[in-house]
Amino acid sequence: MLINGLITEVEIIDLNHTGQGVAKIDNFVVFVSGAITGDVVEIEITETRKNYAVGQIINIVKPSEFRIKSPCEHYEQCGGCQLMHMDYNEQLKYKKNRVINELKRSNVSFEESIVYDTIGMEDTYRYRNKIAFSVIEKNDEIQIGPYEQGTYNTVDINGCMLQSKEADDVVKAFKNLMVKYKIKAYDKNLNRGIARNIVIRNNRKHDLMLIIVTVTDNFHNKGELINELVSLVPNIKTIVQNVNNKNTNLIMGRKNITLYGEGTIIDMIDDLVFTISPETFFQVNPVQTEKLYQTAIQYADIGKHDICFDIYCGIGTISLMAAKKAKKVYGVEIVEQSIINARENAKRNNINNTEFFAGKAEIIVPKLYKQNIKADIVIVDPPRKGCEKEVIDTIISMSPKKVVYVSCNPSTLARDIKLLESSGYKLQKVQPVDQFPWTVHVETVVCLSRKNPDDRIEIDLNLDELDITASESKATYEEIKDYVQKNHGFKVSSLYISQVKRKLGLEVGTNYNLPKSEDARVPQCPPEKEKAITETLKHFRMI
Ligand SMILES: C[S@@+](CC[C@H](N)C(=O)[O-])C[C@H]1O[C@@H](n2cnc3c(N)ncnc32)[C@H](O)[C@@H]1O
Repeated sequence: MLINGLITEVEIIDLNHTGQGVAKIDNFVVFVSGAITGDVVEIEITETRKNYAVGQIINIVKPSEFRIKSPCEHYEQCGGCQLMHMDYNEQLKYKKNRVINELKRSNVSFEESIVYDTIGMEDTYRYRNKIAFSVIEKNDEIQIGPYEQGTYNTVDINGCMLQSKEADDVVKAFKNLMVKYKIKAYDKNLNRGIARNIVIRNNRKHDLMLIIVTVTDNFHNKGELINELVSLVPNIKTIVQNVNNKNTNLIMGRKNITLYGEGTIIDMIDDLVFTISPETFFQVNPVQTEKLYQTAIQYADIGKHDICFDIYCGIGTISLMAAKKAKKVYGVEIVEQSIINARENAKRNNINNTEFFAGKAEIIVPKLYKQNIKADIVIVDPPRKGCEKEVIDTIISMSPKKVVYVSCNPSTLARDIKLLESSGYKLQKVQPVDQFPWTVHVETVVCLSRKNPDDRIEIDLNLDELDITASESKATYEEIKDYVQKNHGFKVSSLYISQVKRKLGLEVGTNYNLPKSEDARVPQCPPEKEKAITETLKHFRMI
């Protein structure tokens, strides 16, 4: 057993999914932040648990051949990037291996040769078209930036190498004008102040949308602030004030007030034009998005008689690309504004074989199926938690010839592929795409085909046990359970997770794990497990 304070030398043999180096001391796993495969490092053990320990680097004895010097002055502190000390080609290999490992962990049957090399970027900086920063006041100074690694402290940055130069300009100008016009940053503890966050979006033409998230509707010098911002950064085409007066970790509230311009910006993917609103999802790396979507459309292999479903369709990006080839495309999405944009986008692009539905996919898709609307080809692009079981079950019942799955989380992707595989689908191709250079994140497109066209499996849908976890949630129940098991050495149930989430004010389905009868006795999460779950939710930045 290792003890805290022990100083020892280790060789890093692997990199885990959060980007920590993995070493072994007498077969006991040690995680080392800031180390990469091939490094030999002197470490101090700072934390010991039942199944693993954590070590902190004291000295790099022999650097890995893939170690590079990070070009970002904020890298050590900032939580945005995790791999800026690693050669880019190695990152691409790491991402491919992550996908392979997750497929293996879920027992999916596949040959490694069907997993292609990660599609990388040529120009790996300034690729993001959206950033969200917190605004705080510290020692009488306004600070704006991302969160520090593993905490909710703000890193006051001069610029971010992943965002556009114009976005850097907006951050500087906004900070100076907050000082000039005495606009206070919101202090959560004292419940005082105005500005909470800023969100900046840009399109490929470098037009900017600035979203200022405030606690109240009104604040002094609003007009002066807007006029000066626009003259200092002429690329700003629209400014929206978003009001969020809730005690929540979600950045944006529900109310938007357009202060300047149209309240939307326009961007293009391929030859299609899209309207983007403050709250709508749009992939953050436009260069790679084209490659991602082109792969998805190529895998779908849509014919002119095919009915297509685009589930989790956002503003209809994939739907419109599919509609150019299909007989008809049905898009389903939970954010109502996105569906309004999707319908407008179809019109704007003269596409008239699409139909969009606003609502939860787990409700809408089974409903469509009950109305005898079935897909020949299904494309899904869910959030990190993957597809709800009702969606997978309905896809299986519909029995489309192909399912194309676009995913930002290899772990839930592998889980859902296994479900499809168990019901008659075969994994054909897997293409990782690097949407997020310098971070551990990876996007993947996979193609599954129905093994036997005559296989149809009827499944009863159970809709009353839905866990309608917020779409912004970053980890699934399975991921939370896995993390607790690995890091705390015990199991926790979905019931306990939902109790803790509810206690912390996170959204869980209204009927998820509630007792069926009023006087039912429900076991309560013990304090030790509550602590572990809370720590895990923090790890996944859900609180
Ligand atoms: C990864 S994004 C993909 C969007 C779109 N395909 C694109 O590439 O722009 C996932 C989308 O799923 C939506 N979403 C989350 N939970 C949902 C649910 N339960 N039902 C339907 N849509 C959901 C989100 O609002 C988001 O637009």
